[in-house]
Amino acid sequence: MQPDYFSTTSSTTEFYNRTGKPSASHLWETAQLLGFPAALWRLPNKQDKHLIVSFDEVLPRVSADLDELPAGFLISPFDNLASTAPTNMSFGSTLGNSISTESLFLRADIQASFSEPADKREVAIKINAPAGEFQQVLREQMAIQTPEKTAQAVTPLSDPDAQAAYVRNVAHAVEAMQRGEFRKVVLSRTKQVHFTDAPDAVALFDKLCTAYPTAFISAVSIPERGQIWISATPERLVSVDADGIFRTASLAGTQSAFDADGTLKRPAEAMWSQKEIEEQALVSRYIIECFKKIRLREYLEEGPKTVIAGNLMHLSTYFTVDTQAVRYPQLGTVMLRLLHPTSAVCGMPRDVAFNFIGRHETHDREFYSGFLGPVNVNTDNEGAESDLFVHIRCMKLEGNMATLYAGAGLTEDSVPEREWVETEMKCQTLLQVMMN
Ligand SMILES: C=C(O[C@@H]1C=C(C(=O)O)C=C[C@H]1O)C(=O)O
Repeated sequence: MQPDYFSTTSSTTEFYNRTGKPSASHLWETAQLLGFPAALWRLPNKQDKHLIVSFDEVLPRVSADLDELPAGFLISPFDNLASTAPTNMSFGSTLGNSISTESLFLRADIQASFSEPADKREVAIKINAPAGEFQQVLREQMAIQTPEKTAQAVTPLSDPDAQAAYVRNVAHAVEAMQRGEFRKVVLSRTKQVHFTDAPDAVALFDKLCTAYPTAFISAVSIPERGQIWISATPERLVSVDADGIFRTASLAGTQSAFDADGTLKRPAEAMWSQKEIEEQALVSRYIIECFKKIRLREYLEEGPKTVIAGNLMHLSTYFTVDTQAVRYPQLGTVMLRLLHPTSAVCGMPRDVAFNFIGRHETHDREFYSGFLGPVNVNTDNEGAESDLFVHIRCMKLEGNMATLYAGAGLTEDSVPEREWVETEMKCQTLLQVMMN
């Protein structure tokens, strides 16, 4: 069968005849060996896993335009404004109506889908560019017996000053909010983890898929930066499905999903403080303000509801728009530009919070709290869809080291030590799975 996009240079059958049925690991490892970027993902509440390999060793920087981009995988940094922005600003530039051109795009030169369960796995592959070299290396990879991996030690590195520095930053933010400078800001921190050997990204991805069925799970390899980003995010930013249904959600407020005795709480029984209810309402208000800017009134709003996100619970409100009924086919792209960065990862008002983050955080967020996901990808032959998620509960792998990122939404009522504990819990989402 011919893929319905791009020119096809080789069919799936031809590919199999030459290589056999590869696994996700075979394709991923081949991409790694050749220095090709790759993205692996699994959508929330879905079984199938998907992989894209791009033959662009240096990825194109694009504008996140869902109406223009071909099939592929987009990954955008938190600060995604064009680097032509004035250079005398300490942290990017002011946010506004400027068009971002800093998202990295992995074109779907090879696209594979792996249906689950693993013992009855079907593999579907589309090849959209000349893949001779890739197939050659893939064949070699498939002929190699991969040795059993020995269990390896995963050690979080202690940073004795980290807590005090974070608490101090939060206290500054709270003072600024009490002075009325802004209403909400999300301050983040990092945590370093050391592995005895470079970890197996595909094995970790598989473990996360099993542990967190409702999350968007991804692993993205960016060879030009020597990085692999892995995440299990609960937060949808923008989706547009094959029927033109647009979806976004506001997510905020955090508590452990477990009681003190370790039993899983029932979402319906979760108690939320005034501070958390207001914090999440600010994110919903922010989304509604974006709809107002484009004079869109026909949206469906459901929530807030308590949702489970791995070891945590959050409050979430869901927004849906039928873009065909409202005759707004570009809504996904327009909302993406208006929404990012939402007050779930930045703050309110957005520009003031963004600049506060730039002045107070000592690390570069890079792709943490940006967004990522498949764009215009047809995974189940029902038509192309785009699913972009906020890049949280994520880590950056560089050789034997991982950097975990976590942030907490602050308001004038925040207690600095509690916000530190919240970031620790957020780091546990990935750490727990890595250490088991
Ligand atoms: C910023 C993060 O998470 C966001 C902040 C939340 C909060 O402040 O309660 C909750 C969910 C996310 O929207 C993160 O996980 O790093």
